[in-house]
Amino acid sequence: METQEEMHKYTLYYFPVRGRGEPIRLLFHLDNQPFADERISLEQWPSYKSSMPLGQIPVLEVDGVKLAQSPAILRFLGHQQRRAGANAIECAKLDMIAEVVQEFSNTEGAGKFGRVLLGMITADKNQYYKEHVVPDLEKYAPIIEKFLVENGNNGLFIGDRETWVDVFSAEVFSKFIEYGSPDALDAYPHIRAQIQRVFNHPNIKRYIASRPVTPF
Ligand SMILES: N[C@@H](CCC(=O)N[C@@H](CS)C(=O)NCC(=O)O)C(=O)O
Repeated sequence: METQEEMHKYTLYYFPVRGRGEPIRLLFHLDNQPFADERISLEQWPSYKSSMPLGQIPVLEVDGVKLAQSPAILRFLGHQQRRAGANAIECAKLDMIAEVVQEFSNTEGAGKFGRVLLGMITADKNQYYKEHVVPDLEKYAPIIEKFLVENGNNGLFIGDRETWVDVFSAEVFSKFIEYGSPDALDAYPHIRAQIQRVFNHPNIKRYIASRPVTPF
């Protein structure tokens, strides 16, 4: 993807889960962009923590520079891989949508569903989904659906090529169909189309087929 003079060495540090790291992994794989996928176990984490800019992961190390905050990492790679907007206004619109996806990821209900599934929060999965995830989905999914409708019927936020925000959104929302309820997004056909589009991309399919076990 990158030309010779801008070839970078990338290392992604994250836990061996999908969480906030998987959109970054997917974006690399979308363009067959080589990177080291460093999966840090909970036991190893304390020895890494103080070396990370914000004491948290995901962190992307680019030629020795460590970047934190998953949307900032995704945006950077979006530009590197020509998967950003075509001009400043398109980039700003994508940023706006990415902020919505990130806000959804940070909610008290849907944002913590992963911790319920991973056993870090003790709760009945189905009850938690109905009582705490569905209300957040009902708040945020219509906003995402509206942005997709505005761009037509191709399952993309802007233009006719997948951007970093399409990958981000598809990964975040797809997990509620996979782990919450198969009908989670039936009311949002354009989000479903976006998920289909991203996950049917041959490079993404190839990665998922060989992906190590990576829970929520
Ligand atoms: N806003 C950050 C949040 C990062 C974050 O919450 N990371 C968690 C895992 S998903 C973490 O590093 N937890 C371990 C710790 O805080 O020690 C992002 O989107 O990257």
